[in-house]
Amino acid sequence: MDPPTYFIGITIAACVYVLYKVTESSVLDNIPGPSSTSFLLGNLGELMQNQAGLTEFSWQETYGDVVKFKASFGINRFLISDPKALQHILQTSGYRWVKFQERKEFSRMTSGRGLLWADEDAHKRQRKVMLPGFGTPEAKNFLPLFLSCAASMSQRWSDIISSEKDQSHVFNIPEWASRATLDAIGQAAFDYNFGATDDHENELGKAYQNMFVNAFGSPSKTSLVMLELLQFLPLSLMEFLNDNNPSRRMAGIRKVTKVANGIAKELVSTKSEALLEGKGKKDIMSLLVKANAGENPKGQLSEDELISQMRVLILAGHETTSNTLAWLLYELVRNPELQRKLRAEIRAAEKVASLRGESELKIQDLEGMPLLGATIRETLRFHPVALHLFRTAKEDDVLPLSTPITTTHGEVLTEIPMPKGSRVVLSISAYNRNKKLFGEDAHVFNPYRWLEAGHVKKGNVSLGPFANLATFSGGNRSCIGWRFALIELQAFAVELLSNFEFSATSKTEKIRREAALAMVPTIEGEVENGAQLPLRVAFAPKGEE
Ligand code: HEM
Repeated sequence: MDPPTYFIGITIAACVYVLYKVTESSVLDNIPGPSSTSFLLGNLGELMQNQAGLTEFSWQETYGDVVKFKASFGINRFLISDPKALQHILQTSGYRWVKFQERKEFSRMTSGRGLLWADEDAHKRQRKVMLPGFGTPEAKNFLPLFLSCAASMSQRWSDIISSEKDQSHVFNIPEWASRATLDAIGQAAFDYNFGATDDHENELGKAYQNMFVNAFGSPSKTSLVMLELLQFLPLSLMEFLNDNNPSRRMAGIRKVTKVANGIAKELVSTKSEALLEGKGKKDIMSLLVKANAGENPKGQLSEDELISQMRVLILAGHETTSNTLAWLLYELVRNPELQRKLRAEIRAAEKVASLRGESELKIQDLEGMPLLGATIRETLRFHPVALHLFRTAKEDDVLPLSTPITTTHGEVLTEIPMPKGSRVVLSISAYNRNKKLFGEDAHVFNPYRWLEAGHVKKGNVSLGPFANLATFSGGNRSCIGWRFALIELQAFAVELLSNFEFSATSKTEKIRREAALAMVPTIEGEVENGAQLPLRVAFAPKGEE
């Protein structure tokens, strides 16, 4: 078929599909939700262009935990935050709900055909080889490394602050946190020092800087419609178009890919050689290369897949943690009393360690800090950096519900029939604000909820791997780095709060929760400047109790 015939064929097929979907009537049409104001965009503008979470919180309040809304061309889509329905899609159904094809493309472009991209058998095979690097003992072993990465950043800050007249300085937190967590992932995952904290011209640090905001922040109406159109294209054509798309956003992603691929290739070959010489190390990539070598040939990852896993780890394990840390510090400048209490808790733990004759905190010290643990949980609940998961039903299915819904025709549904091809948006942020689980004050940042008996309910569903939150997803595609993230967050929080006091700047009230694949802080009216959270940092008062 020549290209014009091919395109005409696709257009006709897309029109027939849209017509079929729009005229098809079912009980799904009667699920409550907002009305659409645009045929081309449906409600996608409200959902994807607003500040992160705002639209879905208001829909959740008005319509409940399953909301019908319109995607482009009048097609129904569902926003789901009901615990049982989420558990069914993420855990019970196995691989029967798959990622949207056009969204999977984001993963291929940013990290290749690795774990975030792979499906079913390929995903199972890749995950099996990855898992040995991510157990509890492996994560705990990284504490000294994380403390030392945090200490490098705090040394740089101390030097800068000491040279200031008023002994304080305004730092753009996401920029520094992103570099420090890149160094942490580099050393923990690959035993490789990217040197991004010390060198702000570092190639990889610069390439990843602001990739999320530049490539995925504030999508225009046109790009939302284009993204919706992509679902009608055959995969090969979609990949071709993305690989050759001349837009600034896509060119930026290709630049990151080039730099990261070069470094990843070199690392995979160094690790493989070290393993052959019997000099394998304990970093995650060495464990991965070792686990791969021990697999039967059918289960093994190819060199390309190994390279992709490295990019997956940088992508999934770097900006997620750094932005969570930025949101934590943001909350602490808004709650100075909480900041003070946390510092007192850290000081008490440091005293205990020093009575033991140790200058550095151990895992048991971190485990003995209830307020720090609660504050990190609350930050993960309140500011989940991954906001949405997008899934399509591969076959007809029935979604069970925790809370029955009443249709616009007055029918009460305790489960919802979902035909093959149904597309749903799983709302991590709305689930994390569920009042039945987290209390009537779910929309308030309140770490103490985790310390008060009965404030957080267990519910009838166990969803994510941590604290029954959806933040790390759940089931067979849940985050494999969550233990790693928790220890890294604790290490950075302890080091930074022990040494510094954080306070607001004139920009703090203008901070936006920018939905850019990962939720990053930006400043109202300055979104084009990328991730920004300027906070004033001074030395922490000594001897505070
Ligand atoms: C606060 C920090 C983090 C958050 C909120 C987070 C959240 C998530 C979420 C929601 C997913 C599911 C994505 C999807 O299905 O499309 C995921 C997957 C993943 N995460 Fe994390 N993550 C964090 C830190 C990390 C770290 C530190 C690592 C690695 C060191 C990591 C590695 C991964 C990998 C490899 C996957 C893909 C798992 C799979 O598809 O089987 N993450 N993460």
